Parts: sequence; structure tokens; C-alpha cells
Amino acid sequence: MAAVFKFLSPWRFYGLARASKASFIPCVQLHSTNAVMGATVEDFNRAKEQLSTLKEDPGNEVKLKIYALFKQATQGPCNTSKPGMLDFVNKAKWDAWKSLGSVSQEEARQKYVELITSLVATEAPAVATQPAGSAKVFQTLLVSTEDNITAIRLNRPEKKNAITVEMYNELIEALDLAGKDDSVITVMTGSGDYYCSGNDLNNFTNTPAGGVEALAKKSGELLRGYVKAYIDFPKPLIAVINGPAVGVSVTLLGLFDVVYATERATFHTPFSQLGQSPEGCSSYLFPKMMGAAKASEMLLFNKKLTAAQACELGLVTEVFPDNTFQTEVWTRLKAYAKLPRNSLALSKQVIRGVEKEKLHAVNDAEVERLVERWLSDECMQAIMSFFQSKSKL
Ligand SMILES: CCCCCCC/C=C/C(=O)SCCNC(=O)CCNC(=O)[C@H](O)C(C)(C)COP(=O)(O)OP(=O)(O)OC[C@H]1O[C@@H](n2cnc3c(N)ncnc32)[C@H](O)[C@@H]1OP(=O)(O)O
Repeated sequence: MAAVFKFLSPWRFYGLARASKASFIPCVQLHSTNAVMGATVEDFNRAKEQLSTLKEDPGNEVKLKIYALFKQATQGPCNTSKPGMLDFVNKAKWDAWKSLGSVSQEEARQKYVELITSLVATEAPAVATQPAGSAKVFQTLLVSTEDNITAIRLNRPEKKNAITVEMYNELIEALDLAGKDDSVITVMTGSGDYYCSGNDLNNFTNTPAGGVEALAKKSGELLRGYVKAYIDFPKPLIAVINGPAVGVSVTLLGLFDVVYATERATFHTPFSQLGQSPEGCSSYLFPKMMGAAKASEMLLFNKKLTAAQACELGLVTEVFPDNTFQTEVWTRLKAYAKLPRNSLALSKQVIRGVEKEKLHAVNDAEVERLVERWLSDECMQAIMSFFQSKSKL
């Protein structure tokens, strides 16, 4: 069968010429499964355009699927006669289309959009390279300053941007540099389909010479410094939440000044499942922001919020459709970044200044509790079970 596919031109199935490298649009994300329920013809056409921008050949199996969904969406169920046995290529295409049976055109359209969306999202990391004009190269981040905006992009898309020890340190350094540079605002976002999956659970699997106590203590100091970098950040800090967010990447959102999210984003904090406790000043800021009961649902019981729910509770400032998210948000940010630098920084400091001392005390208390938790059996068992069973928390 493999030989058959040698004759299949990668992009001919759906009648589209393959786009040149130059026309590739980086990091564009359309809809998730939820977002495309009831995908419109516009969504479908947009997905077709997105398809032509893919750089990587997704393989024959996927291309046949794309072909079949395209035909089903545009022409309905396959009712043409079966190609002859030796007409390998057309027979493979016919089989793929026929296999969709009586799937409705609407459903096929939806599935087509979902499939293209996932292919585009998967490719995004491959094109996220350090932009020109950047001052410093990091291993786990892409940092650039343009149009008065310093953008810090978490860049481990293959691990859903889980934060390693190296990444915590780089984030502290990147925030320090951004706080001092000429930019007017600083933006934090993620590469690929996730914003961030939280703490990299491998951070707790390599025990150093001093044993687990030393590891817990060192991790506590790192976390304290990491959260401090947000508490003390001197200019407007904006989160551009490009996909799901987990754990510490969620709890820290209370320390951002504005949080924009795609409708595809979700927010959850699986601390109890991990035998851990909240951090990032969320134990103080979440109840303040959303009320004690809603905060407890999240921080104790790991309630996963949609972007719309997070917006209702005040954790997110505004939610945008996934297909226009990047364009709308960055257009807005560029306008904000034209405002007077000092006025913005001083206004932020006035707004946040009154709480600073309190926030540092909360950070200290949360870290102290977490260091104890990391040494508990509950926590160690939970982390081991993530890696053993790849259980999704
Ligand atoms: C040293 C300082 C320490 C400070 C700690 C501060 C306290 C912080 C607390 C937290 O942040 S708690 C939250 C921790 N995060 C999690 O529990 C999430 C765990 N991950 C998942 O549940 C799932 O991976 C996911 C995020 C829901 C995504 O699931 P999906 O099925 O879409 O993808 P996967 O195949 O699972 O993931 C791809 C790849 O990425 C790896 N990975 C994802 N998240 C993490 C993570 N947090 N830590 C380490 N690795 C992660 C995953 O294992 C896969 O790897 P491969 O199998 O491809 O090698």
C-alpha cells in the first residue's frame, strides 16, 4: 500500500496548491473541538485557506481523511461508482470518502475544520523562532521587543510548555530585563496549542545529593523568587492565553494586569490531586476576585473553567474567538503600547502598590506550606502515578 501513496501528490486531494514557505502564517490557531460545533461555511473556507499554509506533509492517511471530509462536506455521501482495482490512487480516495457513510455535510464540515485546526496548531511550534532584533537568547523562551511591547513566549510546545527549573530561572531573568527595558508593556504567551501545563512534574523526580528535603527547600526558594518577579513587576503585564492553562500558570494570573484568552482556553489547578497546595498568591487573590466559594471550587476541587467562566469570575479580562484571537489581541496591544510609558507604569504601581507587602507575605506563606507538601507521601505518589500511567489530571 505504501507504494501506492508514492503517486499521491500531497496536496492534490483537496484541489489546493501547496503554499510557499514565505506565505506561512505563524502561530495561527483556529477553533478547538468545542469551538467548531456548528462550524459555518466561513469557518470551512478559512480552514481551506489554512490548509494551504501547512508546511509539513501530514502523511497519506491524514490527507485521505482531509479529502474524504472535504468531499462529504461539499458533495454529501459518496455515490459515484467505485474505481477499478488497478486505479490505486482513485480507489484509495473513493474508499476514504465512502467510509464516511451517511455523515451529514454539517458534521463533515465540522470535522474538516477540527482536523485542519489541529494540524495548524501542531505546526505552530515549528515556526516559532526567535524574532529578529531580540536582545537575549533563552533556551526555553522566545523573547522579543517590538512596537514598544516585550513579548515573552513559553517555548516548550512539545511538553505543553511545562515549566522546568531552567524555565523558571529564565522567566525570572526575562521579567527582570523586560521590567528595565524601554518597552511600554510586557506580554506573556505560549507556543503551540497550550498556554502552559504548569510545573514540569520532572522537577521533582531527580533527587540531588542532599535528598528530598534539599530538593523541596531549593524548589521553594525558586518558586518564591519566581512569584516575587510578578509581584514586583513594574509595568503593565498582560497574559495572552493562547490555549489551556494548568496549575501555576493559572494561579499567577491574579498578578497580571490584564488577561486576554482565546475561547479555546481552559483553566484548572489540580493541586489536591497532586497532594499540593495553591501558590502564586492565588490563596489570597482568587477569593478576593471571585469569592471564597468559587475560589475553593477551583483551588480545592480542581474545577476546570472554560474561558467564558473564567471571564465571568474576573480571572480573565476578555475572551476572543479563536480564529481572530491573535489578530484582535495584538492589534489592541499595539494600541495600548503607544500610550505614555511612565504614566502607565506609575498608574500600575498605584493600583498594585497598596497590596505589595501583603502579596509578599502571602507568597512566603504559600511557599512554606508547599515545601511541606512536596515531602508528603500524597504528593510523591501523585507525581509517580502521572508518569507511570500518564493519567491526565
Ligand atoms: C521547581 C519549582 C517548583 C515550583 C512548583 C510550583 C507548584 C506548581 C504546581 C503546578 O503547576 S500543579 C500542575 C502540574 N501540571 C499538571 O499536573 C499537568 C500534567 N499534564 C497533564 O495532565 C497533561 O499532560 C495535559 C496538560 C492535560 C495535556 O494532555 P495531552 O493528552 O493533551 O498531552 P500529553 O500527551 O499528556 O502531553 C504531551 C507531553 O507533555 C508532557 N507534559 C505535559 N504536561 C507536563 C507537566 N506538567 N510536566 C511534565 N511533562 C508534561 C507529557 O508527559 C507528554 O510528554 P511525552 O509523553 O510526549 O514525552
